[in-house]
Amino acid sequence: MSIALGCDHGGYGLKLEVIKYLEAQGIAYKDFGSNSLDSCDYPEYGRAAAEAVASGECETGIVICTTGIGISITANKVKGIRCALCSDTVSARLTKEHNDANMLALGAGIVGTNLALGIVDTFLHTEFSGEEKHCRRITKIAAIEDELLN
Ligand SMILES: O=C(CO)[C@H](O)[C@H](O)COP(=O)(O)O
Repeated sequence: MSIALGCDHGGYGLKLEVIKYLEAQGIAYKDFGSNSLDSCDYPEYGRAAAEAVASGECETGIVICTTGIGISITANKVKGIRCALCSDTVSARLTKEHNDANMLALGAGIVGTNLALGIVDTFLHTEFSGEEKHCRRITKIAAIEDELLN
């Protein structure tokens, strides 16, 4: 498993904690920046991480900004991306089981480090249920992308 990481200045500190967690778990990652606390624009980094997931270069992605909102909106603009903004572990589990989310967004100003790492751990260790109804709904999301976005 290889994880695409992306953040802005607001998510940089939490990204370092996520990297520590991934390294402790022996999980590979590719960091698409940003790499400092200097003010920057989250769409650049959210897009880079999302494109790595959409292309298959990385299996999944974790993106972080202050609220998690802007970078999740950005990631979800990339075709094939289902990026879930989670602030609790129940949502992290259910978005894998039901939505087969392929990216997780976190708000560094919303969740503390321990909760954020619990969300990451849950997200990475939960599988899609594969239930027919969930497959059908995900297929409908893809059909909307095909029909409306180009
Ligand atoms: O959460 C975010 C987007 O949803 C950004 O991290 C936030 O807007 C950055 O703001 P500022 O430039 O004032 O630090």
